This record gives sequence, C-alpha cells and structure tokens, in this order.
Amino acid sequence: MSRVILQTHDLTVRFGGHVAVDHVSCGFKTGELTAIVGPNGAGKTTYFNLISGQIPSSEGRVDLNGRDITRMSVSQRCDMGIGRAFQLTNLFPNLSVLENVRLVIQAKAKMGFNLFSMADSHAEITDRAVAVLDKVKLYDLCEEPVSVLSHGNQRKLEVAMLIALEPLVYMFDEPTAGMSVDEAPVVLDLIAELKAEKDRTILLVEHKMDVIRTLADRIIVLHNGALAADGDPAEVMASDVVQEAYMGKELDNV
Ligand SMILES: Nc1ncnc2c1ncn2[C@@H]1O[C@H](COP(=O)(O)OP(=O)(O)OP(=O)(O)O)[C@@H](O)[C@H]1O
Repeated sequence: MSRVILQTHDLTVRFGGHVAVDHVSCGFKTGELTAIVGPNGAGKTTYFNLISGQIPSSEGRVDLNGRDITRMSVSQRCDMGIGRAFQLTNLFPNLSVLENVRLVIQAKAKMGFNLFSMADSHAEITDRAVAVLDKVKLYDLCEEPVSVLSHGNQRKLEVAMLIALEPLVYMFDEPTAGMSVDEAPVVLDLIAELKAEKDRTILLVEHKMDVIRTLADRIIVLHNGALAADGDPAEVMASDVVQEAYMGKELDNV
C-alpha cells in the first residue's frame, strides 16, 4: 500500500505583501509521480524551494516520513531524503563526471567530501558510481571534466547524481529545459524508469503537456500561490479551474 511520505500543511510564504505560496496543504505518496502545473508566477518553484529548504516558510509545516522538517536546513533535508535536481548548480565543473557521482555517494555514506582521502579500497564507491553512470548512459564520458559536457549531458549527470543519492522524494523542476529534442527523451526515460520502480515519490514541475501526459499519475495546479486543483491528470486538465487559471494562455504543446 502506498502511503503519504511527504506532506505540506498550510505551507505559506510571503515576500513583502505578496503571498507567493498560500496555505498549500498537500500529501505525496510513495510510488506516485505528481506533476505541479500552473501559469508563470503561480508559485511552483517557490513551493519547491519551501519543500527543499531553499527558503524559509512564513507559516505552515513540511513533514517527511512523519517528521517535521520545516526548520531543517537544505543539507539536513537532503540527509532526510529530499532529493532535488538543481539545474546544474550542484555540479563541480572541473571534476570528472565520475568524480561528481562519487562525491554524492561518498557524502551519502558520510565519508566526507575530501576526494584525496579516498583510497583504492573504496572501490565499491567507484563501482556504484559506474553503475549509475551506466544507467544514465554517461559511462563513456566518465573521465571527462563536467565543463566539456553538452548541456543535455550535464542535465543527465544531474539526474545521475540524484539517483546516486537514493532519496525518498525526487524533485525535478523542468528537467528537460534547454535540452535539444534528441537529449530530452533520455532524461524523461530515466524519470519513467524511476517511476516504474514504484517505491519512489516524484514531484515534477513541468510546462510541457506531452511530458505531463506521459509521466504524471496525478496533477496539482497552483494558481496565485494557492492549490487550485488536485487529481487525475485527464480530469484536472479538463476542469474549469484549469481552463480559467490559464485564461487562454495554454500549457506548452496543448
Ligand atoms: N525571492 C523572492 N522575492 C520576491 N518575490 C519572489 C521571490 N521568489 C519568487 N517570488 C515571486 O513569487 C511568485 C511565484 O514565483 P515562482 O517562481 O514560484 O513561480 P512559478 O510558478 O515557478 O513560475 P514559472 O513557471 O514562471 O517558473 C512570483 O510572483 C515571483 O515573482
């Protein structure tokens, strides 16, 4: 039985007088991929930031696996199982592809971040990193510095690092943004594979309707920071609230 692993309760943030996320109460279950949609400025990324801890909430609570994580730092939340892809900001461009993944595995194993302290006896870390790179089809580039990779391959590496982290909750904010039509399917296939494993909770902020149709088990709609709809993708997309929320400004590719 799937259960709610992540829950926001009345989660709210105000910037001055502007309520960017407005009392959003929502639970996310294990094995479910939820697409978060809404017009530009609706509060999707800010909601992500509140869950992953990038910004503090003004009101409300975030629970993960039954624990209140509202006041935890980003790294504490990461340790607790919140895994977010950060649009390349968490890559080390001068290190190799393999070293980037090894660092994540090393950190997860609580062995510290000093690469040079790693002895060959830590071959199991390398083996695990190689397995993850194989999965995302980046193994051939494992010795390359990240800085020479294409944008698409850097985004793939970011997904690889998230997979290496083995979080309870995967958070993707427009994972194929800036990718070519050739590059995007690889990342979408990876997300589909994660979903197929049925024991992951996946949150996806996405504008592309074809991606949502393919991947989402459920859609929530944010509008002016508030939860405007929540449910089965086909029903939500056909609902009046969504049609009105977009007011003629259609989701991409509709
Ligand atoms: N740090 C901040 N300070 C002030 N206002 C902010 C801040 N972060 C976000 N906002 C405002 O909060 C609102 C929600 O922004 P957010 O980026 O979450 O929307 P979004 O739904 O992700 O939009 P998009 O689809 O364009 O990425 C916007 O009006 C934005 O200008």
